[in-house]
Amino acid sequence: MTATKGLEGVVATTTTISSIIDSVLRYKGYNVDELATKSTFEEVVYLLWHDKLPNQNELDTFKKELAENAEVPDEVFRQLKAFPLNNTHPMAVLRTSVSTLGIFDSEADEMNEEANKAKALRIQAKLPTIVAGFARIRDGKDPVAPRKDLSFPANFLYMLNDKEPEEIEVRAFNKALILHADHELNASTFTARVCVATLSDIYSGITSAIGALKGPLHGGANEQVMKMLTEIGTVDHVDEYLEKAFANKEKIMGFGHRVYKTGDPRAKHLKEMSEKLTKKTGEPELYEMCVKIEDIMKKEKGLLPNVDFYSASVYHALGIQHDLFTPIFAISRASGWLAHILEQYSDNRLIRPRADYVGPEAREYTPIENR
Ligand SMILES: CC(=O)SCCNC(=O)CCNC(=O)[C@H](O)C(C)(C)COP(=O)(O)OP(=O)(O)OC[C@H]1O[C@@H](n2cnc3c(N)ncnc32)[C@H](O)[C@@H]1OP(=O)(O)O
Ligand SMILES: O=C([O-])CC(=O)C(=O)O
Repeated sequence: MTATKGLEGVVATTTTISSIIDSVLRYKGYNVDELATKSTFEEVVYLLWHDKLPNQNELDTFKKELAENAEVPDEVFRQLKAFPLNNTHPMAVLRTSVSTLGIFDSEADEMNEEANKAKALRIQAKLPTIVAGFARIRDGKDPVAPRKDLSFPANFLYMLNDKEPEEIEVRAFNKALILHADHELNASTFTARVCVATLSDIYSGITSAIGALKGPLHGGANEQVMKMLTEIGTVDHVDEYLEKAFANKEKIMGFGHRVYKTGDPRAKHLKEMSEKLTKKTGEPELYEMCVKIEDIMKKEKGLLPNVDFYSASVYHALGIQHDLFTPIFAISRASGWLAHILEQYSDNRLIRPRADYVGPEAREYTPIENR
């Protein structure tokens, strides 16, 4: 038995949800480029969970169900008010709050398809309410209740700011959510599948996935990109920053990918949005810095931006606090996690690989008095 470090190239399951073939990302067969430009996030979630795009009636019903399930039990906000508010990362809050949601769902351990689909909808609907509510509570404000007349992306921005977002903001946020929704067997999705393959409940699966997404090598990279851009500050400082980082063998966040070696197809959409939105908010230099970093990374390291690189400046330009970037990723990717969890339950087998043992040879036990 020999191990493949990081399971690179290992095919661990079959899936019908998304594919990456020749650097083209497809959800259920639809090219993500087309979905990002023509679709809404709710349509994409419906697609991931139902195998087909909804017709108008189906979409209206689905949006209504999401809106009707967006409120969270009071206990969730009561619990998070007790956290050290200035010192707790919102991803830790989200991870804990999803676990709490499971405690207050009397069907959490009901293991049939209908119950699991209903729980998937409840989880997807509630995540934005938790993230926006926490962001407000830690700023000393009251959470804003979700509205039933707003779309899923608009409702999140509304709950965050207590103000109806502009159309251009909703369109950008909708596109960003679509682009992050699913990505084959990425680390957090694999985590979710491993968890529920023990026949553990759906809340445990999502809680585990949030934990995996939080790391800076995965979803946590978008917040780190913004930290880097803030530290660099101006276009003039890019060369100096990168030279130092290269000399220290530091990784540049938002670059490289385990699967894409010729470019991440989502990055071009986010780049275009970054240019437009930073111009609108009067921070075009942020975009110029990104372009310069991209050029140098390509020339010096042969590395290209992944989904996390330009999403950072997009979310910043939407006025979103930087530590909410990864929770927003989680809100979107939950749609993929939930699709994968339902797929795993539908044809389950325990996921239990082997390890190549490289520790000490077999040895005799020494009683404690002789050690
Ligand atoms: C949504 C997502 O999860 S997208 C990924 C988000 N993560 C990031 O942006 C973090 C930065 N990027 C990385 O750490 C990596 O590129 C990963 C984690 C995305 C992919 O990792 P792997 O496939 O395991 O590649 P690995 O880390 O082994 O890198 C291969 C080589 O490229 C280098 N490399 C990879 N990414 C970077 C980077 N961002 N900056 C500098 N060098 C890099 C590595 O140092 C390594 O060099 P070496 O062979 O000289 O040691
Ligand atoms: O697929 C991966 O390895 C990382 C990921 O989640 C993405 O790129 O969206």
